[in-house]
Amino acid sequence: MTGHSRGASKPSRPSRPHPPKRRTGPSRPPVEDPARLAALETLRAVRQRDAYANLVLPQMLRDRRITGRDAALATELTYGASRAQGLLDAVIEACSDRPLSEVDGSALDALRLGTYQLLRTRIPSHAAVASTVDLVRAELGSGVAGFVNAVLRRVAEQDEAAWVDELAPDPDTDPIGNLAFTHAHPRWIAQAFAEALGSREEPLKLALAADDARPAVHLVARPGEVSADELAAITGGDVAPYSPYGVHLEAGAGDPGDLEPVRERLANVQDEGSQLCALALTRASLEGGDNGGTDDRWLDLCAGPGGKAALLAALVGLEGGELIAVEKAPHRAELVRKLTSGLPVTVEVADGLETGFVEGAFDRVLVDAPCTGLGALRRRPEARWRRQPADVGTLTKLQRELLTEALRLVRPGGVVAYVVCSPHLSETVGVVTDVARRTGAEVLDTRELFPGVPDLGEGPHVQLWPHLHGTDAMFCAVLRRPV
Ligand SMILES: C[S@@+](CC[C@H](N)C(=O)[O-])C[C@H]1O[C@@H](n2cnc3c(N)ncnc32)[C@H](O)[C@@H]1O
Repeated sequence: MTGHSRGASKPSRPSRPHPPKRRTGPSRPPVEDPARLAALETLRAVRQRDAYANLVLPQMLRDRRITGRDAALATELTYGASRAQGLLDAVIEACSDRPLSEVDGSALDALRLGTYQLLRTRIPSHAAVASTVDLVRAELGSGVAGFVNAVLRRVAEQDEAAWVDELAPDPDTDPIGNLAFTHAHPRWIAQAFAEALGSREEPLKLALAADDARPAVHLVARPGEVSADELAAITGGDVAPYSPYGVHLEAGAGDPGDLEPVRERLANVQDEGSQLCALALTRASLEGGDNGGTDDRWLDLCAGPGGKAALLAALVGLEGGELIAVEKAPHRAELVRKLTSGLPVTVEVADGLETGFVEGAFDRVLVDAPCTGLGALRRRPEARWRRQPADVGTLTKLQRELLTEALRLVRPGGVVAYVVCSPHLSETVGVVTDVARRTGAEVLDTRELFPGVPDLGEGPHVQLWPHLHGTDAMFCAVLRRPV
């Protein structure tokens, strides 16, 4: 982590794990509250250098040996404040004597941390205010601490419901804006969810609420190595409802990377929805073709960091086949190599649009395309406030090109699964409909490839949802190249 001190005269924080020397005066580092300090510094890294909270915080906790209840508190405060940022900012602005744009960035981080504790945790108000003000005083001095204290005291005058009542758009004239505010989502994202859900209010409310909650960790057992039952027994989790390889752990159950089966590569962390989409590709029936009806060469065209590649490779390996995993970004290709070690995989660093593979070389192709990630916002705390509507257009162009190329690389009678972690209609139905029309590919009834999964709508595509399936909002369409 970079240093956090703004004033040149302030001493730097002693590095852990050595016990800090006691100091007095306003610049005494608040090391007696390591959880909140870690949360504050992570929020700062997210704001200042576009860092990812779920990468920065676990590393910081490890480096500082913060464990147990402190680690759980730091995680809850960091991820919670990141998710709820828009709602928190509206309340902070209502309680401040100046617009947010004029509030010092570090003070704003602290205000978000304090406001989150006041509105969305059971931490007593006086403790939420005092602990935040102590951190600010130690880092930024008494002047800023006074301002933060005054704002937080005003925030504490009402609970979350009362603030929402006061500040949210009128539900009669702007129901989507009201729900977006209430569940801390940018309006354009709530609008995209509403369109994907058929513009009905109740499902939208449920979807936004589920997206705003702390998600369970999902594991996938490596086929051929360990069963879901065994993995559940080892980890203390529950067998997943739909994926034959899935296990659910309780939300906030610590760092899953520390679990022995994950360290020993018997299991990976993977949302159950991702498992189901990868499995859908393997379940579609193939038709004969130039390759004489083979089924042993599979391609993952956008493989990094490798979750689906690992599952596909384990499955094709059981049948004696192999997976080619293509990834454009070298560092992400390296992650694929690590995650698939010991499996029949060849990793190629290449642009999926220019792989050099001959037409029709593969039996099954996965296009897990780069997307807005609007379907996994619950797992990426700050993402909802970072994404912009303009991202959609750039991505859909690339998505169409990658799906078109996948349909060229698959053999006649072979299948392509188009998957995105987004319910945005432009990235989902829009892309598939357009490419199917231009290429003549057949869109299969993908619901049949999700056996036992309820609430899959009218098809032929599959859209999963956190509030219906407990998964990320993954989209999957399986297409077959005509013979
Ligand atoms: C949604 S992620 C894939 C997730 C992966 N399938 C998994 O399950 O772990 C999309 C990936 O596509 C990669 N990518 C982006 N543009 C690409 C391109 N033109 N060709 C190949 N890969 C690309 C990104 O770097 C990113 O790693």
